[in-house]
Formats: sequence, C-alpha cells, structure tokens
Amino acid sequence: MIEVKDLHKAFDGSPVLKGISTVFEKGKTNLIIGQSGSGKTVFMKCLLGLIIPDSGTICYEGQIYSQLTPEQQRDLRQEMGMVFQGSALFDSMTVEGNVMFPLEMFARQSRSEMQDRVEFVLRRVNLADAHKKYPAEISGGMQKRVAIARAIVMNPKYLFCDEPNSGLDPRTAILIDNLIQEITREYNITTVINTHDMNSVMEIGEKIVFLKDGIKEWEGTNRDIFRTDNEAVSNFVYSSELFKKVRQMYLEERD
Ligand SMILES: Nc1ncnc2c1ncn2[C@@H]1O[C@H](COP(=O)(O)OP(=O)(O)OP(=O)(O)O)[C@@H](O)[C@H]1O
Repeated sequence: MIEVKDLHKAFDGSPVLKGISTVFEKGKTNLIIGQSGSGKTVFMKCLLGLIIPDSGTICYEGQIYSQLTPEQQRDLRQEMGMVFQGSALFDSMTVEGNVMFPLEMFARQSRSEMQDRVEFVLRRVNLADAHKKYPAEISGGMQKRVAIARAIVMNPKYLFCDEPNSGLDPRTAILIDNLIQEITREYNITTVINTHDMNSVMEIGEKIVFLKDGIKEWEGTNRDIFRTDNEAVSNFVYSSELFKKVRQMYLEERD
C-alpha cells in the first residue's frame, strides 16, 4: 500500500502538484487519469522517487520515503517495477536478455537461479517460445509482455505502468490490461497505472484518481464513475459519444 499525504511540487515557482492525498491499495490496479498537463507523470515520478516533492509525504507500507537513509531508499526502489510507455526494450538484446537485465544489475543470485526466474516470468506472460527473439521480431503486444516480464522479474511490491496501452489495438490493449490485473492480484502488488485509455478505466479501474490542474478532483472505482455527478470527471471520461451512450444505458438499466 502507498499512502500519499498533501503532496506539493512546483517547478520554477509554478505549482504542478497542489496538495494531493490518496491511497493506492495492495493487490489492486490503481489508475491515475486526467488531461494532458494535469500532473500525472510528475505524480508518478514522485512515487518512483525520481522527483523529490517540495512537501508532503509518500509512505510505502508504513515507511515514509523522505525519512529513509539513501541505502534504504535504494532498497525500496529495487522493490519497484516499471513498465514504460512504448515498452523501452533494448533493441540489441534478445527477449531473454531484456528480462535478465535487472537481475544482472541488482540480484545476488547464481546464473542458473536467474535463468530459472527469467523462464518463469516469460512463461507467466505467455512468451515461453520467444526467448531468443529480438524486440524488432515480435509484435507490439508481445513487446509489452516482455516489458511486463522485465518489470516483475525482481518480484516487486510496487508496479508502475506509464500508458501501458499506448500504440496497441483495442483488443491487445485489453489483454495487456487483464494481464497486469492478474499479476497484480496473483502477487499482491500495489500497481499504479497512468492512463488516457477509457477502456482501461472501465475494465481495470479498481481505484481511480482523477487529477485536474494538479489537484485530486475525484477518486473512486469504475462503478462509481458511472454514477458520479462530478462534472469535470464526466466531461473527461464521457467526452466520446460512445461512452456517453454506454453510461446512459447503464443508468437506465439501474432505474
Ligand atoms: N522537469 C520539469 N520542469 C518544469 N516543468 C515540468 C517538469 N516536468 C513537468 N513539468 C510541467 O508540469 C506540468 C504537468 O506535467 P505532466 O507531464 O505531469 O503532465 P501529464 O498529466 O503527465 O501530461 P501527459 O498526459 O501529456 O503526459 C506540465 O505543465 C509540465 O510542463
């Protein structure tokens, strides 16, 4: 679980995060949504320890990040997995090499233990047959699976995903969402996903934090989002005619 309290961050005197408080729960897919420029990336970078907030606290399983020693902060960061936008694989390494990379950098394990772990996570994301392939030889959806395998290979407590669906067709996007949700539940990970994708909101939005101009404008679940009368959320989520109709049908069914 990650607890955020009154988080502030400004750049050159311009506030970007203006007092955000929320909780990201363990074993759940927590989504951060909001318009471009609302502060989602800065918020996620604060959660990753890549940006130091001006004030406020981020507490990981009871440990307040800013109160840890540099060694403890480093250890905590090793408990974080990250799926970057666009997968960010190393083109010159095979699938296996990409997944092995964090283990080679940080794990203190024998070669055969690392090999076993890589085998295991590649099987988990249904890529058992792609070990020796290079990123350019596999589809965008498979590349995302490799990125997920690499993010979980160190057995993280926290998983951060930045726009994990960008560039994927809707069907593959849902498969990737479902995979992230399954893994989150299976390994009881606190997963935080930055997304623009309304399908993800509906499909895996177990907890949604909606940012507007650096403020937490609304939070709730994908079920709550159908019922909310918060205008900013409705305008953002139901900006497409299709989603407006889906919402109308849902509300009519309930009446
Ligand atoms: N390192 C930085 N220095 C100065 N300003 C920054 C920095 N990083 C972000 N900002 C500013 O903070 C604001 C929020 O940016 P952020 O990238 O968090 O938005 P976002 O919600 O993630 O947008 P998008 O959905 O387009 O990725 C923007 O106005 C941006 O210019």
